[in-house]
Amino acid sequence: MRLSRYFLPVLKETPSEAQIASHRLMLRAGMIKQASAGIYSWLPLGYRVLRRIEQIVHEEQQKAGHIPMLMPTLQSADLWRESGRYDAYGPEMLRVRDRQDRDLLYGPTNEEMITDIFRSHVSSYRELPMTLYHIQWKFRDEVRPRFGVMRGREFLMKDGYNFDLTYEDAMHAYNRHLVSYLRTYERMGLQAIPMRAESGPIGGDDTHEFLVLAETGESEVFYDSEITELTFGERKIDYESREECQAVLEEFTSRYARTDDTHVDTEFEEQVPEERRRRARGIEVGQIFYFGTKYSEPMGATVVDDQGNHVPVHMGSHGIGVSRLLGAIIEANHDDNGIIWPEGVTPFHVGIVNLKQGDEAADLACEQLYNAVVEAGLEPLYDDRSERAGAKFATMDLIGLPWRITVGPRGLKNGVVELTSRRTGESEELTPDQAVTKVA
Ligand SMILES: Nc1ncnc2c1ncn2[C@@H]1O[C@H](COS(=O)(=O)NC(=O)[C@@H](N)CS)[C@@H](O)[C@H]1O
Repeated sequence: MRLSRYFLPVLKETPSEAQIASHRLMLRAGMIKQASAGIYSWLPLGYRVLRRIEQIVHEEQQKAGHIPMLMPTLQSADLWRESGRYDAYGPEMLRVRDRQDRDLLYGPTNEEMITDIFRSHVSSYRELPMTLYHIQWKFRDEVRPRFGVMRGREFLMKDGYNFDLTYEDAMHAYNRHLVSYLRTYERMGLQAIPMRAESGPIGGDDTHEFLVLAETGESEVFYDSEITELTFGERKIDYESREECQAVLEEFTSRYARTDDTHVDTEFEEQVPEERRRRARGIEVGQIFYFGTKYSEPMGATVVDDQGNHVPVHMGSHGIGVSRLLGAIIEANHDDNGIIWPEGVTPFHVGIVNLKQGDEAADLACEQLYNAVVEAGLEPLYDDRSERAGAKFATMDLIGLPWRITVGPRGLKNGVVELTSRRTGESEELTPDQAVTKVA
């Protein structure tokens, strides 16, 4: 992409309403624009990252055997009356009425809707196990939306729902989601720690939240410092194997790690040696739930089992805060000059800066570099504007691409360009080919 033909409305000054780094930087880097409280337009650079995050979520969910689909944002109130949540959900629910005077709502989550789809089409235990998921916009009329996309009112969520014959099968689904979440967050350069949490309005008992440690996190957490040494890494997993998935759950929940609503001081003291006790703040980037027949019972989602009995299915729901993740990733990856994107989610892989737009040798070298980067399967952002070097460097640092290749007449005379790493700030002089090889 050439910057002279892109839409990147970076801001010079820091917006006063932004209180945390990720909110400030997303506004300054021209990634989002607030449409109204807690509701954002996703400008091109922000949208690009959002799609990369969605892509990783899709890939890891499908590796776990979960099936993608898409449900609408608007839902009938009748479904929520069946489960009893229409009134119980409270003021966070945005209710609307259509021209036929029918009660609708902008979905904050989709347990009722997915259960209705299931009960309309599935009737035999032979069709189980089944996990369906979608990535769809949600609306929760938060009383205090803040911190930009971190606590929005309209936000993008991956929500998945498993349907199983028994509790044991449902816990296997629970564990498949835990594994897929560990992989997902690591691919985004995040460490998201599974912690015991309260289930809240979704319901059920067993639940884990995934939290990224950050001073600006809204959740207070208590954990054994050893848990921060665990990583999933590149290990292979057979998602069909209950034992393998259970073993990962046990490994990653073997240390004390709880949010404030499940934390118990005496248990913390008994289980964790004083030097390893940590109290911190975290950003909740996902949550997995098992809630049995909470929805299948009242809504009649049953299957015929091998004895011919109609039994309600065991369910769980599992969410990832897709749009919140942009904020979480920036909170964990920025410095005073701007964002530092992990390679897995960066909007463009390489920034190309021409120090002398209009200089024949420099322009030609940039064009050749641009094509070589594309041929290497990467996506460049070429700053071909007639701006002075300092402004171009500041823009590249602000938007946080992992690599910058700087091209100038002097360097070219010696056959070299300058390659700079955004994360380390280190630069080295290389031939154009060496620079492309290094970033590929
Ligand atoms: N107001 C919000 N703004 C941005 N992200 C949010 C907001 N509320 C929740 N999320 C994200 O959405 C994830 C899932 O939300 S949840 O309430 O925990 N779970 C559910 O809604 C279940 N239906 C899971 S399918 C959260 O972990 C969080 O990362």
